[in-house]
Amino acid sequence: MANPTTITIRRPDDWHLHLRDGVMLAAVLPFTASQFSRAVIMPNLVPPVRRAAEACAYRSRILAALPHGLNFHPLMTCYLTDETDPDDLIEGQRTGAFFAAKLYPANATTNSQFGVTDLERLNRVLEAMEFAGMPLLVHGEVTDPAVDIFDREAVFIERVLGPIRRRFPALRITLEHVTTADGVAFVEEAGERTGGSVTPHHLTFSRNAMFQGGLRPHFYCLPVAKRERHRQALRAAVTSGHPRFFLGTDSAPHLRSAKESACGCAGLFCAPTALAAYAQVFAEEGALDKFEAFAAENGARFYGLPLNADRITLTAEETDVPEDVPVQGLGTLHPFLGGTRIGWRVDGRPVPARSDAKSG
Ligand SMILES: NC(=O)N[C@@H](CC(=O)O)C(=O)O
Ligand SMILES: [Zn+2]
Ligand SMILES: [Zn+2]
Repeated sequence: MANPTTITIRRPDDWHLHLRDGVMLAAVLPFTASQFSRAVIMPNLVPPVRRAAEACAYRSRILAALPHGLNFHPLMTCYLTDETDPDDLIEGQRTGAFFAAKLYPANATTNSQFGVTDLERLNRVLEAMEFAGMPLLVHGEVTDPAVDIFDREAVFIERVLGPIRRRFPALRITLEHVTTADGVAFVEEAGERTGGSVTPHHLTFSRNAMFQGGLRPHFYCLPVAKRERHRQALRAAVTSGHPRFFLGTDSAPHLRSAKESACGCAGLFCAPTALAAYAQVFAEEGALDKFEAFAAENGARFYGLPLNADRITLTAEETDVPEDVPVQGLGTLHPFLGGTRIGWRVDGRPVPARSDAKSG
């Protein structure tokens, strides 16, 4: 049967998103808020979001930057460090300041220098989270310089995540931005309390894209894209209908100037095109019937949250993606697939101008 040209699904949620702060937040938020209902907001600001009060203040800044009339719900996270106080953390979850806690191994990725240096020191925190039913979100890479960068996810699973999984069997754990067949197998085999989010970019290109005719910083993110067989494993996992894989864009904006540099930042700004790119993957795999579950149901069910009631429509139609998105006074962002045509158009909610919102 031919793929339908229009699909209408429940409004999706983004289970892994970087919004940053200040003018960058204002520039990127409308792209997510016009398409998604909820998003899990990453805490890797500088300085990071570590205390419940900081999460509440950051959430207020997000809501203040939200174009008037867009109904969008940020779910805040706590950046775990060697010093995280289990009582503040659990109290933050109880009061709704925190949705989940995020584990960055120290120096594994952008702004992870405050991350956890010794997992043994986290035992009390993980024990408290397990007891309270607070999810643990994981950037799954070892930082051991002796480990090849393309093996860091697989080695993390073996050395760190597997042991955490066994030690805290009731803890809800999400392996975020899964990039390998090893990650897919781990999520599949680790049981009901283990989920995995997958980005649009890791489904769309392999590591070759970073070196296509020259060095291409706009394809560089962490965990770094892997070889083609891993991309195929990710595509098979998300289009299989497996209930514990769900959408997490990992949209991670960095200014063009910071990416096009002798030491370019890791992260792709994919919020504008993520949903269209995911739809493209499901269409290519002949699995559009599995798209709604991946985008709008599996994550909510995994975290025990209600499903969104309203809907969004996507149409199979060639759509130009702009090269640049301006960030006032700072420069521009190059969105994922910017300057190309994508096969899907998303009818997001209209974004009113902020000035209109204020005067009206
Ligand atoms: N994915 C990335 O390459 N970068 C993210 C951090 C992260 O999610 O690891 C960022 O904050 O820029
Ligand atoms: Zn990460
Ligand atoms: Zn991220």
